[in-house]
Amino acid sequence: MTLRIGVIGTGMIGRDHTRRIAQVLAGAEIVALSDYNPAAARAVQADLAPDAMVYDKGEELIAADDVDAVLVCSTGSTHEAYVLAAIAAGKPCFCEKPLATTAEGAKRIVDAEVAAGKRLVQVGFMRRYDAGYQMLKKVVDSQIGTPLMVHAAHRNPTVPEHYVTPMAIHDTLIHEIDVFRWLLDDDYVSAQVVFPRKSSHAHGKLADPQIVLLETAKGVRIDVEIFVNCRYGYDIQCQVVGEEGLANLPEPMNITTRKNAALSTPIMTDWKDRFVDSYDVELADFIKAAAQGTASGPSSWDGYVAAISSDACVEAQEKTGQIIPITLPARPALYD
Ligand SMILES: NC(=O)C1=CN([C@@H]2O[C@H](COP(=O)(O)OP(=O)(O)OC[C@H]3O[C@@H](n4cnc5c(N)ncnc54)[C@H](O)[C@@H]3O)[C@@H](O)[C@H]2O)C=CC1
Ligand SMILES: O=C1[C@@H](O)[C@H](O)[C@@H](O)[C@H](O)[C@H]1O
Repeated sequence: MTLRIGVIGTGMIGRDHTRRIAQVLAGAEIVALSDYNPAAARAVQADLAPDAMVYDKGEELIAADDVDAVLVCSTGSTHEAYVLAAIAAGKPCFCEKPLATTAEGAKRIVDAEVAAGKRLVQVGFMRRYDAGYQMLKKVVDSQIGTPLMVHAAHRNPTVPEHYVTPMAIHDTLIHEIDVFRWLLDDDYVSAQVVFPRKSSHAHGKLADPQIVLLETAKGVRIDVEIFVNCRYGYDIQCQVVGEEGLANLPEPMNITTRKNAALSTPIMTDWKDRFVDSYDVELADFIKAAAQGTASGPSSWDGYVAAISSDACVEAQEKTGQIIPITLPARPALYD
């Protein structure tokens, strides 16, 4: 069976996911596209999916008889309504992060999925599918003893003018928030944010860099530097310190040169290149589960917990230096 997929939101990542389904992955085809800006959908149709139908409204795409599964890749604030519509239609849905822009919105999705009685949603937390993080998890689970601390960094070379201080959490740190829960099999109990000296490259409405301190239920302390004007590259660092040793996230594979009395390895500059393989693997996982009428991988519950934890981090930004508690509700059995 070839899974017939409709994509809502054909901007940067919607276009890229359409390309991987149309040109890279097996088992699925793009049959429908929709974007708030119809020209964006038509451009993707022309470039990547000439047989796809273009819909003016995402809701019409979700309801279409020939759409088996949906990819929600539109602006974050629009995700909740589309995911709820996909659940109501009983169609598997891959939703880019964030699942919803509020914890209440994410909870509505969890409640709807629980009422539907089966997993239908996968959230686009692609780092869980990254080969480096997968290797790191194996080592953390088996070789370095009980994890005690994590030191991490999420650095982007630069960000646009509309990227303001809370986006460092909702847009950027959210990847660490999810991947460390998975890596440590743990949840957060508190967050604190402190601001070092501001970079002269950060614009007026952005405090950059930031340091987020998270504490987990098992007592692990995590520090994450978020520095989105670091200039030199896109750099994701993670070191887990355990009782018996420590483990580092591997650097992405790249050519090392020895030239002019220098030893050098290029550093990537774009997150799309850094995680290109993990996007492929996460969507392959979606296609496999959706073909069975369900979903696997990062769940609505993970998206909900990420939203609760993000909200606490934003509050911690606003109350710099204060420790903000994070309390999670009981997890429904659907997500065990
Ligand atoms: N997993 C990851 O690493 C990444 C995830 N993302 C997430 O993907 C989502 C999209 O991001 P980008 O592609 O970078 O943004 P973008 O701005 O390039 O594209 C968003 C598209 O959504 C469309 N849109 C806006 N409102 C809509 C509506 N109501 N219905 C249908 N379409 C609508 C816009 O016209 C635009 O074409 C965001 O939630 C973002 O956080 C983005 C980049 C990386
Ligand atoms: O999701 C992403 C972007 O939206 C975000 O702006 C970047 O900071 C992240 O590194 C990237 O993975």
